Amino acid sequence: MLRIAVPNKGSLSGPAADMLHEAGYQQRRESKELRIVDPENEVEFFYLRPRDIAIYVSSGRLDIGITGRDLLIDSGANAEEILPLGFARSTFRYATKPGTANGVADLNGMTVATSYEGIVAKHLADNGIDASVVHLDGAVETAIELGVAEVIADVVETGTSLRNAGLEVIGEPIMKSEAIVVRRTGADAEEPKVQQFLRRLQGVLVARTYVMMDYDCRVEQLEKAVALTPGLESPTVSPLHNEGWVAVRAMVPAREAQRIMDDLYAIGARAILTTAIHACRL
Ligand SMILES: Nc1ncnc2c1ncn2[C@@H]1O[C@H](COP(=O)(O)OP(=O)(O)OP(=O)(O)O)[C@@H](O)[C@H]1O
Ligand SMILES: O=P(O)(O)OC[C@H]1O[C@H](OP(=O)(O)OP(=O)(O)O)[C@H](O)[C@@H]1O
Ligand SMILES: [Mg+2]
Repeated sequence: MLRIAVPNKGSLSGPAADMLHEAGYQQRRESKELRIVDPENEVEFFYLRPRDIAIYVSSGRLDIGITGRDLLIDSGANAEEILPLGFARSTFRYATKPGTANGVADLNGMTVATSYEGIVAKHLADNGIDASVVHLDGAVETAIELGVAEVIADVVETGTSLRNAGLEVIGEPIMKSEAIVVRRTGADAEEPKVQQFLRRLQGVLVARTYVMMDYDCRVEQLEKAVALTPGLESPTVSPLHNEGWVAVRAMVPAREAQRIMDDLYAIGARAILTTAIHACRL
């Protein structure tokens, strides 16, 4: 049975459960459940604090986990990223009251409040900055107002929390994060159960980002048309009953679908349809 760690709370937990559900796995029915078994898929899910997941996985007791890249790096755990999942995207940045500092180089002698001490201490050291780091559990934006620090380092998505606290980012992002799948560093990459789990999640990612496009076009336009819709491997081309016409079918990125439909129409393609992909294995 594959043992998988899943976030039990916070920004990662809802989207992670949605993705696992879309991949065909049973998920818990109520948020107090700490562990469920999905016997049909031979998987056991453990609902753990996102911050602890890399540590459990590095211990070898759990095979894989879903966590944030920033949390993995902050933990310093002996675990590695094996698949980015495209949700909970954020940056990790320094912020201060306007006029306090312009970049990392100005942080010498200051105090930085953060929930991600591991990332911040390393970043300061790598930049040769001598600053102290104070650990707070959350809501770090308030730390400056309350005099605990001059600078914060925190997760920034829309920037709303910073704006509400009257803060502005300084310097370049320390890192970019998103939800990821992790496993113990050096664990057997070919383990069939792990590979099957990853293929299912990849199928969800593809189904979320691609649509199926079908259209008819004249044989003379086929080369131009397939250049617009090259598909993942190669488009399927079938003859139509009307001579001189073919039907084409290919996967296209969902966010480009409307532009591709316009371009296909312009070169004479007709009956252009897109349909959602619900699941796939590439
Ligand atoms: N607003 C956000 N947008 C995108 N990702 C976020 C956001 N806030 C936190 N994250 C990501 O969620 C993960 C942190 O999860 P965690 O549950 O510890 O904190 P949280 O989502 O802030 O929840 P809580 O504040 O309830 O502890 C990190 O990978 C972080 O990058
Ligand atoms: O840029 P934004 O879109 O505002 O998102 C970033 C904020 O979201 C998270 O906070 P959360 O609400 O989880 O509270 P926390 O600080 O207590 O973790 C994060 O810690 C930032 O504060
Ligand atoms: Mg938070």
